[in-house]
Amino acid sequence: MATTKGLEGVVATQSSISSIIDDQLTYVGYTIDDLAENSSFEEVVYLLWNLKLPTKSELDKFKAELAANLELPEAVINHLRSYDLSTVHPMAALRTAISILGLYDDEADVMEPEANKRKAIRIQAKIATIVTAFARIRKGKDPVKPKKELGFAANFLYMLNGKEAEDVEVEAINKALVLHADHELNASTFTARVCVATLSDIYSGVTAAIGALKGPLHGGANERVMAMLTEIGEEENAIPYIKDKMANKEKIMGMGHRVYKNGDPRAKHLKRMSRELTETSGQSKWYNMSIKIEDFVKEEKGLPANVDFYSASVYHSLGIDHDLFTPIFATSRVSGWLAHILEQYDNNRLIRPRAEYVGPKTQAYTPIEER
Ligand SMILES: CC(=O)SCCNC(=O)CCNC(=O)[C@H](O)C(C)(C)COP(=O)(O)OP(=O)(O)OC[C@H]1O[C@@H](n2cnc3c(N)ncnc32)[C@H](O)[C@@H]1OP(=O)(O)O
Ligand SMILES: O=C([O-])CC(=O)C(=O)O
Repeated sequence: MATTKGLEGVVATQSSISSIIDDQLTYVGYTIDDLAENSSFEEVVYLLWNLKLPTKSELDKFKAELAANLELPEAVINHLRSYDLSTVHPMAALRTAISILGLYDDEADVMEPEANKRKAIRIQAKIATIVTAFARIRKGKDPVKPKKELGFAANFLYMLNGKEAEDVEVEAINKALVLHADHELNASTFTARVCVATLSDIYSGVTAAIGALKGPLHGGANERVMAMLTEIGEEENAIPYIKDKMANKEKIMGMGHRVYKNGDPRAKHLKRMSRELTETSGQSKWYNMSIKIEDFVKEEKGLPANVDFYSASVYHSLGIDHDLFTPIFATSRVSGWLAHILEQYDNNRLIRPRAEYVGPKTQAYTPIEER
């Protein structure tokens, strides 16, 4: 049996949701560049779930449905209040809270396609409220009730900060959400598909996916990029710091990608946003430091910046806590997970690959007292 470490290059499913061909990312055939420049996040979620762009009235209805589902059951908020807030990482809180949310959904185990679509809307909406409610509760503040008239990105910032955000901030978060929404068969999406291919429920699929996204080799990298930049501190320390890391064979967070070898098409958008937002907030050093690192790692190792690299300085310049970076990724990527979960249910077969056994050959069993 031939094996491929990390399943590199293995085509494990067919999908109509997103594609990466020649370093170009498309959602249902629309380029990420067009979507990032023109779309609202809600429009992209509709596209991923329905495989077509919405008309104006379809989008208005969909936005209203999402807005109407933002509020959390009181029991879930009480659970968030019960964690040890000094130690719990928001991704762990989110993973647990989504699982708990399933306990309060009467349709959690109803497998009909229409019920699954209703659950998808509820999960997509409520994930934003879980992330922002947790962020406030741990600072001793009360969660903020969403405003139905605000769009998804604006509501996210409103629920996080307790006041309506400036247009430029809403546009930045909207664009970041669009850019992170789906990415073919990345590790968390694959996890979601494997989970629901057993015909387990949608909440289990999303909970499993959050667990996979949390890791530093995947979505957890964005928080670690900011930790690295903070440790570097000043622009002139950037290259010596990176040289040191490389000499110790340590990974540079936010660099490299399993599929993109010439550049991640999302990174240029985040790079531009990072330049603009760090400049207007008087924090250009984070951008300047980032470009130095990107150029150096590209030159020395041929590795491009990935989506997590510049998103770090973007979120930082918006004043967002560093450990909320990955939960924001999850707030967007849940749209992709849900699209893939619905697609998996629609044409399901159990996902069960094989392992090549490389352990000891058949051994004679020795009774415990003789070992
Ligand atoms: C949303 C996302 O998930 S995007 C990815 C986010 N993750 C990160 O930014 C973490 C840093 N990057 C990495 O760890 C990797 O590039 C991954 C996990 C993204 C891809 O991993 P793989 O495809 O398995 O590549 P792999 O780890 O085998 O790397 C190939 C070679 O490049 C090196 N390399 C890859 N990424 C990096 C990096 N960030 N820093 C230094 N060296 C690296 C490896 O050490 C390896 O070198 P070698 O052949 O001399 O041993
Ligand atoms: O596709 C991957 O392996 C990782 C990634 O960039 C993503 O999930 O957005």
